[in-house]
Amino acid sequence: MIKIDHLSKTFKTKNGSVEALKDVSLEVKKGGIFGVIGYSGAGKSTLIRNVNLLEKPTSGTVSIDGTDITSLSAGELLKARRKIGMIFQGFNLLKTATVYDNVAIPLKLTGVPKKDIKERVNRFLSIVGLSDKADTYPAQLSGGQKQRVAIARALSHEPEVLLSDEGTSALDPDTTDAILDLLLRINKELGITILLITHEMHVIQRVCDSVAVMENGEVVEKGKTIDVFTSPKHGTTKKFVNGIFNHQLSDEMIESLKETGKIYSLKFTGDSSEEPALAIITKRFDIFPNILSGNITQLKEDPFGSLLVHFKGADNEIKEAINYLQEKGIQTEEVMTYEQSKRIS
Ligand SMILES: Nc1ncnc2c1ncn2[C@@H]1O[C@H](COP(=O)(O)OP(=O)(O)OP(=O)(O)O)[C@@H](O)[C@H]1O
Repeated sequence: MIKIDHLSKTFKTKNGSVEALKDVSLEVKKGGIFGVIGYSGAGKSTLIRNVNLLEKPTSGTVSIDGTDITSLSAGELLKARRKIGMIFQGFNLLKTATVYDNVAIPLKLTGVPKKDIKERVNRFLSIVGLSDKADTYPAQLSGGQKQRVAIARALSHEPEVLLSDEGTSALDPDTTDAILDLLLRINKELGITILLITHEMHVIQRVCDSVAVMENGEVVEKGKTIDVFTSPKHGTTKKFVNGIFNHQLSDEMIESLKETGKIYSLKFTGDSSEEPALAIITKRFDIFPNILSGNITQLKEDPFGSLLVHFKGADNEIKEAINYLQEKGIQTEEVMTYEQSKRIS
């Protein structure tokens, strides 16, 4: 539905050129929620600004529903842009206009008939839960409410795609979750495809089906969220995932535990998280598992758990127990050093 193909963007500055995007290719499925995560300066904002052509790519194409929007004339592009709604970190509301007018004015400007404007504004303010705030001014609203107005404004053009440029970054954690739940509902009920950029793993974890990790203008890893979370390959991805699970053990502790057994990181997803696997291996094998640290969380709808476990027992018994866990779909990795325990997620 959104196809980003070999997209590059180079800025010419006084001090030379900056390659903000280097050959980025991504595909966002129709009806999906795709997240792009990266640290500051990775190129996320440049990517999203090039997707809706607020900036012109240096090379590469962006197609929406099969139409290459990078090759459209100015007039055609104006029309195509209506398929794309956008929300921003700073909300970008008109301060001197009421909530109603913030949604209505862009509709007037794009020539929507008067009789339709009222219906659309009321419909979308109701969807975002702000019908009672129609006559209020932005200054009288909380951050979360401001973003709801911005979402209603973006939806009022009945777009097929919603782009979010750090849409929850200015909000506190509870408000972030409420806005993310609203995005999930919009995606499900209106079938709108969402491409969002964020620097927060929590956002990816809560709503995205797929994720791409960016660094220095490049996509360094991409895939289904569950796959990227359970088997992160690139160092940057590991750092992001590790932020969710913190399993640090000191070198002394590791050395002392190694004297009586082995330490393993175990990762459970989907069905494998529902089996009492540790209880079963305790009965079947002559070992004593001791959970050193653990965390179970949710990846959109899938449970995802990560445990650090010390297995006390003879090497061959531990080996067989680990084989059993692997057969049950649990990912295992032996932890030998403090550095490794830090990296393991
Ligand atoms: N208009 C511009 N002119 C020159 N360089 C730019 C311009 N916009 C972005 N850059 C550079 O491109 C690189 C990527 O910036 P970008 O804002 O896309 O990153 P980001 O991942 O969105 O970071 P942040 O999370 O801090 O917003 C940076 O090195 C930035 O300095």
